[in-house]
Amino acid sequence: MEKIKHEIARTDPDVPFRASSSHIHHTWAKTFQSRPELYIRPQSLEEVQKVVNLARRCRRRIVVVGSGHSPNDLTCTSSWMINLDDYGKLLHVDRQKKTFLVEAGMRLHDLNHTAHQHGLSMPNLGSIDAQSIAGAIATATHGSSLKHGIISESVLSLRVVLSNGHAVRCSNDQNQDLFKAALVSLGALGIVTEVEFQMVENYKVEWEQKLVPLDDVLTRWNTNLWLKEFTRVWWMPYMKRAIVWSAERTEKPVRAPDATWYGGSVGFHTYHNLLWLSNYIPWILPTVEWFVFGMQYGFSPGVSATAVQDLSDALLMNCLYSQFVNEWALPLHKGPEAITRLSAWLNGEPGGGGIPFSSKGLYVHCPIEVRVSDSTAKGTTRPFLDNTCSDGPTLYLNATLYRAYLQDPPCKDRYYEAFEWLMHELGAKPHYAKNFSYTTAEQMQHILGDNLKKWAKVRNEADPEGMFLGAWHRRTLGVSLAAKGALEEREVSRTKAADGGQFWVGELDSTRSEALSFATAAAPERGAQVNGGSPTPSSSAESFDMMHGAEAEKSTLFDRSDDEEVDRPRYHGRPQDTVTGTAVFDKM
Ligand SMILES: Cc1cc2nc3c(=O)[nH]c(=O)nc-3n(C[C@H](O)[C@H](O)[C@H](O)COP(=O)(O)OP(=O)(O)OC[C@H]3O[C@@H](n4cnc5c(N)ncnc54)[C@H](O)[C@@H]3O)c2cc1C
Ligand SMILES: O=C1O[C@H](CO)C(O)=C1O
Repeated sequence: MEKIKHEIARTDPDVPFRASSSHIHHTWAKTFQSRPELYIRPQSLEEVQKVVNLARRCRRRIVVVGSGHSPNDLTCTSSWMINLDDYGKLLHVDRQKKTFLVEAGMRLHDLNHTAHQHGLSMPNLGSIDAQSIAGAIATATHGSSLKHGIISESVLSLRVVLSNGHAVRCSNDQNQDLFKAALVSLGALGIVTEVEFQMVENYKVEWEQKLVPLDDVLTRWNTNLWLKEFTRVWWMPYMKRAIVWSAERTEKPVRAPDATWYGGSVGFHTYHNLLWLSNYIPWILPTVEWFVFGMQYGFSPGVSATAVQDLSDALLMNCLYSQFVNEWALPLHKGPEAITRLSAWLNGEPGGGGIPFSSKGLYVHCPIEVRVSDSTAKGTTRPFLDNTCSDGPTLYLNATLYRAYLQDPPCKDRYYEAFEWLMHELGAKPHYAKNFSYTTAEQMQHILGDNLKKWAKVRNEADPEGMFLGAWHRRTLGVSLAAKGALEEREVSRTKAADGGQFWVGELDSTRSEALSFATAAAPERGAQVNGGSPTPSSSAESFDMMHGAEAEKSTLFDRSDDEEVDRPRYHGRPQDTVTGTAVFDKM
């Protein structure tokens, strides 16, 4: 810590360094926790650059965290964690071109809310709008529509702070390779600080949800199932039924949806308790599926709900409890085969869908999400790590498993091993943010092919020391990354956290001899508060709540009133880069 304080003292005191050492990070689903040495919340580009320059001098890895909605260990670190929640303002609107330039910490909810004030909207969304814009694009987040690809397809340009501290703009016309690498970056390229996004005129959709036999989904698969602008399917594996939710543009007046069963407190808690019970008596799950989804969507086939809403409200869904999600993208035309085989396996039918694992005594949760996208529809720039099909529409299959009261369900390992086996067999690619774990780096290299090499080349040039690399990247993408840089973080241990998730500890070669506080920090005690709470630092972790620079005298770090705003330049229109690019990217 002394070295860090020493380095900070050498920096420009007019640029604050807002850091705390008492933060415990956990994913939204509480699947993973980690204790960053420093948790830093910058409020300006200069502050972001200061963090990067300090990390380089102090030999630290940096992880950027958005809203922590990725349920795997992608955002875990024992080194420095930076969060842009205080760097999320609207910078510029071009009403004619319908474009928004925003700071990258802006949440999708705020982006849509602000856009509505200008009569605009994001063109597409996934099931939630809690993500930061930079986090959503970093993992190839998607919705469900054959008229749209992944969320990144609407990104027109980005500004990225690289490991040398330079802020570089990239787009299809400027530093194109950097742009293609940054569009789905997995946080491993640098810190995305600004996003220019193509919006559309805000519009309403009329939606309906219909309970149908699974056979109906399979029969209509290649004809009219996906015709409406937005369609998603929630498959109930034991009932062999599905809910088909579909939405189309309308001029009709807003008509709010009726309340739903598990949207209310009785249904919500009943379902939660039934899921918890099924951890001990798994064979009740088919009955739970019948009962819960009957209460939610009706027991007999037919339309169970309709409404007219703004697009950005209509697409959201209630994701209920802590959960594991394992989602894969495969060619749309393989859908009927995938669903038929998985259905046969889950229901213990003869041949088991040709999946070479036993499903005896195994019961899983509902629904399995069935969604689509088409990144070829608009002909926009494809990120190197775009996991959707390059020659036609994509199907996503998402095997959700709830963690009732934060307890892992007993079926997880066998289910996910079999599911991932089938996904590999069908040529699928994983959703990077999710909980896939039976897939090796060699398989990933095969799956992603040359595009992974192209991405890795740009990444390795932009960050030769591995300032933005962690164990998830090495484990998942392996040797395609350069030889291990001094700042790359490796995993040291995972232990059971107080709330049932995993407490992740990492270490850097560059700091081994420093005997850092974070390397030995213990998992928080049961009951310790996380995320905004004040956990007691472990005895080995020196407390470090500091604000360097203009606000050094203030004792409360994140509790600032408006009149304490840092005096920094306000952007009007498109700002100029503080430092315009590095030679390597300007030449590309
Ligand atoms: C309830 C729920 C529903 C979901 N629904 C969907 C869905 O419908 N469709 C779908 O595709 N996914 C879905 N997801 C997954 C979610 O969209 C992704 O995990 C997304 O990446 C989360 O965004 P975030 O802001 O929380 O980012 P985080 O999870 O915090 O971070 C994700 C990645 O982005 C990087 N990152 C974040 N900010 C920056 C930055 N400024 N610069 C560089 N890198 C950055 C991080 O380092 C990390 O690698 C869902 C997740 C949950 C929990
Ligand atoms: O990751 C995801 O979680 C929800 C399901 O609960 C969803 O749609 C995802 O995608």
